[in-house]
Amino acid sequence: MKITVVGTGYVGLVTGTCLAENGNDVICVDIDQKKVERMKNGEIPIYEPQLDVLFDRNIDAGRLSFTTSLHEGLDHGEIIFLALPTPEDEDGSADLKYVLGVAEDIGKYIKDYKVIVDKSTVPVGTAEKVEQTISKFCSSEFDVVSNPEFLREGYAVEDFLKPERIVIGTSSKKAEDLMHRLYKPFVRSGNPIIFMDEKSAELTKYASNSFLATKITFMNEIANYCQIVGADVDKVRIGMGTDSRIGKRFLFPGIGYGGSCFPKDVKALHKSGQDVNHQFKILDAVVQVNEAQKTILFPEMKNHFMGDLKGKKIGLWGLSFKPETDDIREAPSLYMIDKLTEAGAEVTAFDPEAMPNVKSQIGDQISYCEGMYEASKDVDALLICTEWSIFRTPDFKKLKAEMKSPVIFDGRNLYEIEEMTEAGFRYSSIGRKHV
Ligand SMILES: NC(=O)C1=CN([C@@H]2O[C@H](COP(=O)(O)OP(=O)(O)OC[C@H]3O[C@@H](n4cnc5c(N)ncnc54)[C@H](O)[C@@H]3O)[C@@H](O)[C@H]2O)C=CC1
Ligand SMILES: O=C(O)[C@H]1O[C@H](OP(=O)(O)OP(=O)(O)OC[C@H]2O[C@@H](n3ccc(=O)[nH]c3=O)[C@H](O)[C@@H]2O)[C@H](O)[C@@H](O)[C@@H]1O
Repeated sequence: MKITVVGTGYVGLVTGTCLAENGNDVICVDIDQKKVERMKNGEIPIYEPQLDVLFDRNIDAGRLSFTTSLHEGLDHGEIIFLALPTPEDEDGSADLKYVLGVAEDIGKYIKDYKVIVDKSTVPVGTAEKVEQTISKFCSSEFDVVSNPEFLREGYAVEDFLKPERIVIGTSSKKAEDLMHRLYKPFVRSGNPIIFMDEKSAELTKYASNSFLATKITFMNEIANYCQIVGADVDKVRIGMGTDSRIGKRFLFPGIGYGGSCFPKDVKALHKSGQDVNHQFKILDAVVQVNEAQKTILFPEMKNHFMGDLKGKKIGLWGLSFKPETDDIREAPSLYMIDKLTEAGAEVTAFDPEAMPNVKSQIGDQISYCEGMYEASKDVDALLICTEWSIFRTPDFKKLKAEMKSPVIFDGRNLYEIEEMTEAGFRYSSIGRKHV
């Protein structure tokens, strides 16, 4: 099938590449000229495991191409995916200017039947708004479909090629048939394509992200309570997670959720509720608890240094908001960096993928190291913000010998407490009993 993807960020690039991998003829449109030039030269603009291989293969096969021209894109595809940003507006709502701006251009340009597919995360009622916007300018036949994306960064290719479910919101039989034809090959495993109305599809996405953010936040509160009463959150997590009604996943406590979506989506759903006089009290609490969680280790670090971090050298392992991505949007590491440097500490950091992004955002506020041991050399304490695999099994002897003092603050509960005590570290983590 002929497909156009407008917006070549994370979601657009994965969508375009994976649809091409499945034999479709895909054009990706982006207004960022530099990015399009890079992609035309075969350079992939994001780090995402496996995506580079598919990206190269499909460009070489002539199934995946790039342009800055929306008109070229609209001429090409019978299905037009919108994978545009929906950032947080000042009042917490999702800013729809990109989606509705492109809808207006589509309305002015299309001449024959197109299915416009909203893949961005958008509030309930957006499909209707997109339809009205296009209709204002257009006399040609078209349908608008809501098709929220559930991929996780770091596992995006697997999530797209073998989805647990695909949600399609549409009231048009013609669009439903086309979407079914497009996605059928991706659900060979027997997982469902779930058809519903547009509003329910839009809400399914916000409800899913907000539920997951709530699940994590609940565990963070349990962890903080464990710390006070001397229970061990890891034991509690396993005890809870083995109940299949609760499930093992997304119960890991830490220094808060981050990323490009949970923070903004929770706030957007909360605001959408407020707009119709429905108070999502639970989401209000989730936002507040998560904000506090991002810096929960700071007071402990300060205490350790008797209230004075000035001149202390702190090693930092992990900058991305989670492992297997170079994405630093709303990363807890950035909140900790601000706190530490404000208090006069010097931070030496290492991350396998995210350092260029951090450098372009905060410059020389911290020092960047070639490897993990360089970042922990001669430091007064080590802070762990992201659970990259390479941080899970360090050479503790080497680490201890090279640090100025063997003190670790672990925001991701990577190590066994007994092992750390035996190895001679003063070790602090989230919601576990420390001896
Ligand atoms: N990042 C993720 O893991 C996921 C994101 N989403 C949702 O998908 C949507 C897109 O997210 P990302 O891909 O992360 O965004 P992004 O910010 O990484 O990329 C958006 C792209 O759109 C381009 N763009 C902006 N205006 C344009 C225009 N008028 N014409 C053409 N291109 C334009 C930008 O240059 C950029 O390349 C958001 O609504 C997000 O909430 C949903 C699931 C997962
Ligand atoms: O809408 C989106 O953008 C996507 O948001 C999340 O995906 P993502 O942000 O890539 O990352 P997750 O793996 O969900 O992690 C989000 C945050 O929660 C944290 N987390 C996750 C799980 C956990 O048990 N504990 C925990 O603190 C992670 O460290 C990370 O900061 C959802 O998992 C995807 O389904 C969704 O499509």
